[in-house]
Amino acid sequence: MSSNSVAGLPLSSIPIFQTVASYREWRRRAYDEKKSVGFVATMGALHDGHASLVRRSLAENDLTVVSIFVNPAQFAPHEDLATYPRTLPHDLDVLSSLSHSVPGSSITRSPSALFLPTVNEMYPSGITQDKLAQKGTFVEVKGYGHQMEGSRRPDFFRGVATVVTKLFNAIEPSRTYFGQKDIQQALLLRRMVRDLLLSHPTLENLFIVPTKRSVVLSNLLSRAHVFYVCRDAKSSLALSSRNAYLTPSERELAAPTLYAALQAAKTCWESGSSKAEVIANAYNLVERKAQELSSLETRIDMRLDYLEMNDPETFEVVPGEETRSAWELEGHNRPVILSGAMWVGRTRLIDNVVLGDVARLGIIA
Ligand SMILES: Nc1ncnc2c1ncn2[C@@H]1O[C@H](COP(=O)(O)OP(=O)(O)OP(=O)(O)O)[C@@H](O)[C@H]1O
Ligand SMILES: CC(C)(CO)[C@@H](O)C(=O)[O-]
Ligand code: BAL
Repeated sequence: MSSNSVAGLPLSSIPIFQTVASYREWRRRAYDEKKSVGFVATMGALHDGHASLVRRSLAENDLTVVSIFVNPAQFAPHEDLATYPRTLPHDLDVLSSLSHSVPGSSITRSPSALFLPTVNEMYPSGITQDKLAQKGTFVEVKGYGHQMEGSRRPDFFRGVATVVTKLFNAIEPSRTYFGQKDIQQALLLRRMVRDLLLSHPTLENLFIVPTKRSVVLSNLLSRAHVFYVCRDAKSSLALSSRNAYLTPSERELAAPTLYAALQAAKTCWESGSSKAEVIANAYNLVERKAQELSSLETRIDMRLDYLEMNDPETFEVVPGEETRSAWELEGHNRPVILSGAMWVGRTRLIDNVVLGDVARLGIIA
């Protein structure tokens, strides 16, 4: 493929489209050639989690489009829009390193196009982070945006639903891939696709891909903590663009605590504890670790933002007295989601585990 030389952008072997109009010409040819188009929406600063979505798309579609757009509408005025990592040359390297050999053929697929719109292109009516001053069209999935992440980021899902609707309208994907790390986002977008009767993608063509993690080898928990929270807890950190904000010691000593707390909570739930006990134990684990870290010479500040158990269908909080066996006896034919967010210094990390059969949420490795 010839190199792309768009003014002001790094040279790239992958075609880059900055306008919807130029992308649509490319999309029209894909329609003419009856080629399926897989789509992965990102905010850039690509890592192996993003790569896992792209690999899945390469395996399942003739063509794969990735978007990079840091969406102002999903950041609150006090959040990190200005400092969000923007690493286009690195992102192009990551994308050009990805390929998929189609079994039984000589075809090798690699990402086909990068959609890299400007803010004006995505928000023709303009966009400000001050919600009261915003003008134009916004998409809200009412009743599903105020729990879990929405309890801490009240306008976040309005911003996500709005930009993803625009991206779906522009890209017209045959299939699309979102990460389980942002589980509420993926489930909410499924609901949006259904409610808005979208055809690109259809509901069954929005896929949720398991979270990629890096294993951290530090000895996270002392024995006493492990006993308190029911069992050993594996330490591992979900890959995330925002991990770039962490210092090496925050990354090694503090950040894996969130997943360890989720894993410990999972064990409590599976061994019959009530939801209230499960959550209290998880908070306790984080609190003890936080005390340990705050007494280090190079003090690390760490605290849970929230950790909660929710119904994946209604998103409502699971009642405190609920247990796993009661949940099943009540005839819920679905798992529960245990999700949380944790501050490590100035960095906010999120993660989740599904308690029960993940396949029932359509999450397949
Ligand atoms: N570790 C991961 N494994 C699999 N998918 C992931 C992972 N991290 C992010 N994704 C998915 O990649 C897509 C783009 O996410 P995004 O660009 O916001 O990256 P991010 O790492 O989640 O960034 P942030 O640090 O801002 O949360 C989303 O569908 C998201 O769920
Ligand atoms: C889906 C998304 C690209 C919308 O900006 C973003 O929320 C993300 O990267 O998860
Ligand atoms: N992956 C979530 C993007 C955000 O936090 O804005």
